[in-house]
Amino acid sequence: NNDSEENSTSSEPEATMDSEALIVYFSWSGNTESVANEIAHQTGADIFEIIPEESYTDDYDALLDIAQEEQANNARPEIAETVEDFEQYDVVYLGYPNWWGDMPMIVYTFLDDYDFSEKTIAPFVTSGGSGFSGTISTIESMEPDAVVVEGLSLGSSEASEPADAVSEWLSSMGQNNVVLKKG
Ligand SMILES: Cc1cc2nc3c(=O)[nH]c(=O)nc-3n(C[C@H](O)[C@H](O)[C@H](O)COP(=O)(O)O)c2cc1C
Repeated sequence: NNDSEENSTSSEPEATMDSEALIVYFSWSGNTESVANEIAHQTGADIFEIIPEESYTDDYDALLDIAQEEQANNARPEIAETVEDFEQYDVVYLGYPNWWGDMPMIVYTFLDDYDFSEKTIAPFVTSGGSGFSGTISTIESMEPDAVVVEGLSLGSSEASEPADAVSEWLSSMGQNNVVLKKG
């Protein structure tokens, strides 16, 4: 019995060959969440939802004003939970809706709170059509020691059936490629 599995003690566990990935997302009306769940489904990555300490209104029109005010004040709304062992992750899929041509300010809170150095950030956005707006450069300037790869932008109506777009994105990125870009 030459290829005995008992030999496995001499080899590295397979997990060290792969990068550890975390999906972090904020979603108010569920579109970004749908994309986040699809990424989780296709990658098996861990997932963390950014939930505000103080929940947002359910009223869309009121939210428009609140979001605008938060931006004007450069607010950092508090996040209810924290990610455990954030250091273990090499790749962070970061998802958010476009709010007034920017990220929701609570995503800034997350970027402020965690150390992204040496990590790869794979951004994804859902929007009414604006796409990423200027958010990629914002992430790059907030996290200068991270590598930000080509993101995935979906319209809010595409977000309910994101499987094909997500799989194309993931394969175009290429898991190995992403890891190689690290550091
Ligand atoms: C406060 C607010 C501001 C928005 N501003 C924009 C915008 O500037 N451009 C755009 O294309 N869509 C805008 N939208 C639409 C959202 O980006 C879109 O509906 C998104 O898919 C919502 O994601 P969610 O369901 O994950 O919250 C805005 C929505 C809200 C609530």
